[in-house]
Amino acid sequence: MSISVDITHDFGGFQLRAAFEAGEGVTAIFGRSGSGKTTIINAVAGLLKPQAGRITVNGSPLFDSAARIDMPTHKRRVGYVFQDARLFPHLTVLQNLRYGARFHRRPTLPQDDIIQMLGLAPLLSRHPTALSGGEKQRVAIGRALLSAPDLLLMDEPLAALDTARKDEILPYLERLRDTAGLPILYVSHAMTEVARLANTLVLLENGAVRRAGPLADLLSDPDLAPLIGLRDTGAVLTARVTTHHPDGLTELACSGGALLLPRVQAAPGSPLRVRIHAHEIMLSLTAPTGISALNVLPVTVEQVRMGDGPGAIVRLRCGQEHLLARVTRRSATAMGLVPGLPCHAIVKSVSVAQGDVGALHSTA
Ligand SMILES: Nc1ncnc2c1ncn2[C@@H]1O[C@H](COP(=O)(O)OP(=O)(O)OP(=O)(O)O)[C@@H](O)[C@H]1O
Repeated sequence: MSISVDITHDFGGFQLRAAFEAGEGVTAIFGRSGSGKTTIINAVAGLLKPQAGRITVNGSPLFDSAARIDMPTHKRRVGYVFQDARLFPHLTVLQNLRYGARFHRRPTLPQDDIIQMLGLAPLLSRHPTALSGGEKQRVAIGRALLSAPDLLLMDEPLAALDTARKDEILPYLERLRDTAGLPILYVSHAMTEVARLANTLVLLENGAVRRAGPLADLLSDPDLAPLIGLRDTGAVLTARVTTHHPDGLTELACSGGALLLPRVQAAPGSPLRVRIHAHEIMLSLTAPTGISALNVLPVTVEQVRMGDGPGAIVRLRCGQEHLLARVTRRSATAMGLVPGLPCHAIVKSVSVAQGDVGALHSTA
């Protein structure tokens, strides 16, 4: 399954020029407020008719201005999950789920699998008033999946939830991403969610796609740091759990070395994705001793981006992957950081929060 979007639309003062491709898994559309994220997914859903362009799913057009094709919303096999769950209050969870299936042929996934994947079994006889915000969103996702969509659109589905509820629902979204075999267009301006969930990232700026590509590539590009936001800048590593130590630390193996993090709730052998903020990495030219930080990874400088202010972003090769470090220009100059220079990246265990560690599921 894949989706291709290439559209233009003018709203008086705002111009959208968006082109990107998305395969299975999560394609996150990320950008500041007003950058055009919702306009794109409304165009895919058929809620907005772009002035020109083409939107195809597996090569079949939902919209093609040149061929005068504009498939009505109800005929597009698209599931839409909004910021608020929009459940029917007079129906139970099971009835809400069945409503999703009412017009459609067999869902892509059987109802029981969807109930199990989203942990809905204990909720089926309840009404929406007896559900938490996170539970309601899980039901809304289940209802959308039962409509047998070719793709799923999610517009800030966690934005109305507090941090505890977000943490509760993210593992379900990870499982959906890895096992449902659907393209999911996921609108968000929260980089923590995007770094956890996305396979592909579309970075929007003022209605234009600034870059689109694999998440790890874009998050490790220093040139995109200003657009992502300096506090949110940081790369992701893939890792595997090796050992749970008795002192509460979990050891992970990355291609660049071992990482010790506060206890990660995943069995040995589990593959994970770990986001490390650029401002949490310290660089040293020599292997440091006598420091409290537990993680010292051998890295090689690949790129140094001097900012306009006092800061610099350094791209580092770490095994087969990349890290970003945010240092001062003064340090970058004093250390002589240039491409090719070997050094050490120092990462405090406690600087990686639980929400920065996500699961990867096998589809086998
Ligand atoms: N129906 C409309 N008429 C006129 N302008 C519109 C309309 N819908 C959206 N816009 C404008 O288009 C721009 C993009 O809006 P859009 O909702 O797609 O942004 P967004 O990235 O989803 O923002 P947010 O994160 O705040 O939801 C904004 O400047 C908005 O004011």
